[in-house]
This record gives sequence, structure tokens and C-alpha cells, in this order.
Amino acid sequence: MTAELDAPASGTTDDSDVVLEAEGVSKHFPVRRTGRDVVKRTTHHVHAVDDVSFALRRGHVTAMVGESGSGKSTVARVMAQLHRQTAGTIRLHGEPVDVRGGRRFRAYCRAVQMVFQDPFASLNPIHTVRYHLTRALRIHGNAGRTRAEREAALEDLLASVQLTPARNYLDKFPHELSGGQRQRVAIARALAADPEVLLADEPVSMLDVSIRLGVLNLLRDLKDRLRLAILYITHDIASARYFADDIQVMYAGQVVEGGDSETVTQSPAHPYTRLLVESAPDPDRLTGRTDAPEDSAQGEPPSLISPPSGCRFHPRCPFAMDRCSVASPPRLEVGDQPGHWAACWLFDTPSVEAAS
Ligand SMILES: Nc1ncnc2c1ncn2[C@@H]1O[C@H](COP(=O)(O)OP(=O)(O)OP(=O)(O)O)[C@@H](O)[C@H]1O
Repeated sequence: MTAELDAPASGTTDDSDVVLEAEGVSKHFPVRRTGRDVVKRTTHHVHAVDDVSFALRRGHVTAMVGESGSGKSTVARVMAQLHRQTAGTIRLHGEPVDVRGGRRFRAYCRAVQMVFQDPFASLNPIHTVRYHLTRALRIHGNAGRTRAEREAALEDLLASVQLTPARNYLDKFPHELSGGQRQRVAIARALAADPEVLLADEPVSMLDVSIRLGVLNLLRDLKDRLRLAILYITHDIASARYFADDIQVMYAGQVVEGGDSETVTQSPAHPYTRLLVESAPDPDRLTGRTDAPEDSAQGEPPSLISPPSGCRFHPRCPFAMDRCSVASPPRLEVGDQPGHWAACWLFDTPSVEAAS
């Protein structure tokens, strides 16, 4: 029996925990590729994100995993409203974010904060830690009324990212800190808004391997203590397994698989996820699959200006059927664990039976 899913997320917890939702969100960027395009005023569109739906829950980490160029950062930027979506709806506590500017939009920007990949680029080199954090506290109305209240707020912020005693850090410039300390300051700056959601775009990928775990453990601690909803963007499926509660896998601008992180990494269903897991250096991994052809998926990700018809993975897929180049697969239940789905015709049981 085939089960097609309508729900946007891999429901493992109560829906009342949902803080932020994306429903059918797309982002297309207009581009001109050649001089001829400029002369003829022809505009192409990069389909960076197409019809993406997911939900972020309080006290829960959702990882968005995929290779470079799959659209992960664009998802984070659209969720932070740094880019306006081309189509679809974003909801905070069920309320659509449809107006830029104004009180409701400011409240959205406070509630949904972003942490970027490169803390050195996101902190201004000519300002101290005190300046960055005080500014963020003031912008979000959390600096208190007196100097003593502001100093206490600064100490609390640095303590929450485990930079203590605060006096050792407050008057330092970004270049006087290590990469890990800089990323902790960037996280503290996001926390100055007292957010409900953190959108963390590759927050550890530019850090030394030896300190990545410390920063991920800090984020996990914040998630538990402050009940933050976290979107963790990464190309590293092993770190997603370690850190996230559930995983969404992106390929060529679309989410192709979702489920709890243990299931997605141990029993990947979509052929693209299998490829991703097989190529990840994870010594604990046991996919338990023996049905993949030896010559597994080859080739490059497709052009996002004219993406392949049907399933976007079909040109690289070792299991591709005729149908895959014609029709785009919906989310289909994999059937091993509740909430585990794949957008792949292999899980449309009647079509597989008909093909064999
Ligand atoms: N402002 C923009 N204008 C045009 N194209 C863009 C823009 N931003 C992103 N893109 C394109 O959208 C696609 C998705 O990019 P995105 O950065 O979201 O992917 P990603 O999965 O985060 O990759 P990476 O891990 O390398 O950052 C890419 O083809 C990229 O070139």
C-alpha cells in the first residue's frame, strides 16, 4: 500500500511545539548568463529552492543536509527573511510572515535569529565584543535601563556561551579571539534578541576540527536550556546524526527525504541520501543495505537554471525508472519508522510492482 504524506514535517513530537513552519517555499534568483542575455535582456532563473516544507519545533534540532549548491543556505536566508521567498508561506506560531517592516516584522526578526558560517566575517573587526553585544541588546530592547543592568546582561550573555569570566572577553577585538570564541560571540549576539529560533548555517564548518564538537555541544545545551528551535544547515551528515533530532535531505533545491536522524542516517531510503551516507566518513555507520548496485550514483548535481524534469536526481540515479524522468515524486512513506518519508517512486509500491 502506498501512503502519500501531506504533513510538512516528520512528526515525532506534539504539533503544539511547532514554532516556525515553511510551506511550499520557493526561491528563484533572476540571472543573466551571457553578454547576449544582457543585450537581449533575457533573464533566466536559478531555482535555488523549490516547494520546500518543514517545521521547526521548540527544544528540537532539525538538520538540513545536502551537498554544496543544493539550496541549504538559501532556505536559511529565506527563513530569516534576508531574502523574500518567490512562492510559499512562512509561519511563526501559525501567523504568516507577509509584511516587511512594521511591528510584526520586527517581532519576527527578534524571534528568528541567524548564526553564520564565518564568525570573522560576521563580526566587525574594528569593534570590541562589548560593542557588538551592547548594540544587539539595545536594538532588541534588552539592554536594561541602567549601566549596571547592561553590564549584568552582557555577563549573562557571555556566560550563556561559556565565555567566562566576562571581563576576559568584553574588551577584546575579533582578531584577538580564537575561531571557536568568535563563533561563541556570534551566538551570544544572536541570543541578545532573546530568540525562539536559531538558524545556524554551517556554524562549525570553518572551525578547527578539534573545537567543532564544543560549539555543537554548546548549541545543544542552549536548545535544552532555552528550548530553542534550531535549524542546523550542514553538508556533513555525520554531524547531523550527532547533533540533530531529525534530518531533512536537500538535493538540487528540493527536500528529498525526512525523518528522525537515526533512521535517516542508518536506513537511508532515497538513493541520493544513500549516496550521501555512503560517502560520509562515519565509522559507526551500518546502512545494512545490500541492494545498491556496485556502480552507484555518478555525475554532477544538475543545473538549477533548467533542472531535470520529473525527479531531479534521475540522471544520476542507479535505480531510475521511466516514470522518474516524467513525474516528480511526492513524499511517500518509507514504512520502517513513523515520519520517515522519501520523495522517490521506489516507495510507490504499486509502480514498483508494475515495473518488475
Ligand atoms: N543571490 C543569488 N543570486 C543568484 N544565484 C544564487 C544566489 N544565491 C544563491 N544562488 C544559487 O542558488 C543555488 C543554491 O545556493 P545555496 O548557497 O543556497 O546552496 P548551499 O547548499 O547552501 O551551498 P553551499 O554549501 O556551497 O553554500 C546555487 O546554484 C547558487 O549559485
